[in-house]
Amino acid sequence: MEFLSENWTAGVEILILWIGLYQIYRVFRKTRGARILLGLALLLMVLSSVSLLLDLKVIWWLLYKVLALMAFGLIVIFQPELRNALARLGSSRLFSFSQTQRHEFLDTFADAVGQLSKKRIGALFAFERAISLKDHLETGVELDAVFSPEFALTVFHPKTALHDGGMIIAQNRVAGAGCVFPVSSRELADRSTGLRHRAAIGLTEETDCVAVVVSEETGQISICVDGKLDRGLTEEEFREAMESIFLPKEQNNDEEDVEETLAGEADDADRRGDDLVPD
Ligand SMILES: Nc1ncnc2c1ncn2[C@@H]1O[C@H](COP(=O)(O)OP(=O)(O)OP(=O)(O)O)[C@@H](O)[C@H]1O
Repeated sequence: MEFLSENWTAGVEILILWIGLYQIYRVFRKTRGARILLGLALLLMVLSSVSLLLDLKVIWWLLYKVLALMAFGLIVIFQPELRNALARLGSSRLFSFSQTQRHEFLDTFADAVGQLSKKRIGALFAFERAISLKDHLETGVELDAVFSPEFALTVFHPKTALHDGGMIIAQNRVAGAGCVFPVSSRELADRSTGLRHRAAIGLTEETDCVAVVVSEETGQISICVDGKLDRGLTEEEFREAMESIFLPKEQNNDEEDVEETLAGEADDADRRGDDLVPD
């Protein structure tokens, strides 16, 4: 009991450190730098154990000095991941549109993807969310167009100048086309995964965007989020997956609740025979 009362702060410290380290591990485990971090940690552990065991003072002193420099090195190595994590922290809503507008847009988009898939026209889309895709926009042609199935079919038609590369969609509008996305160099279970799909994986590994791919070869529809590619979706599955990403359930319920409350108030007002907003 006495031991506990004297050392409970140490327990709290261990718990905080453990949670912190686990969160860092979660953020970085799937990233390009994860292996570098693991390698560095192992090297440090081995070197410090050897220098402690054999009492190698110079090595120990050098390790101590190098650690400070390494902190800066890690910031450089993990710069993209840190940028993403910070952007996610500060992110708010992915679209600043009403539920109905989002619904309409997703409907039109699913329609376009269905047509591209049936016609076997290869396509790659990236939906911008909290992290800006401006850098990637600069690799293609900037546009500011209303999205429609006809527009998508025209852009991705193999004979057009913009068909090569990806289309960026931001705020329900087409922000650009013919954009080159970073290709993932990760080892994939399916070795036949081509460049279009790898570009979707690469971009979603680096940013929080949602990528959609239509395969030219098979007409397969895929969605990619956080570097995870979900392949071979039917049109219906695709529609549902997009809705679950962009129209989350709680949000639906929240807005439904608000609508119900307003409808209830309107009914009460009707019954009372007066207006909600008086003249
Ligand atoms: N880095 C990239 N960024 C954007 N688009 C790319 C990129 N690399 C390739 N593409 C697009 O992918 C097309 C080639 O796709 P490829 O056949 O290698 O991929 P795939 O994943 O097998 O797709 P598909 O099933 O449609 O053939 C290119 O013509 C180009 O339009």
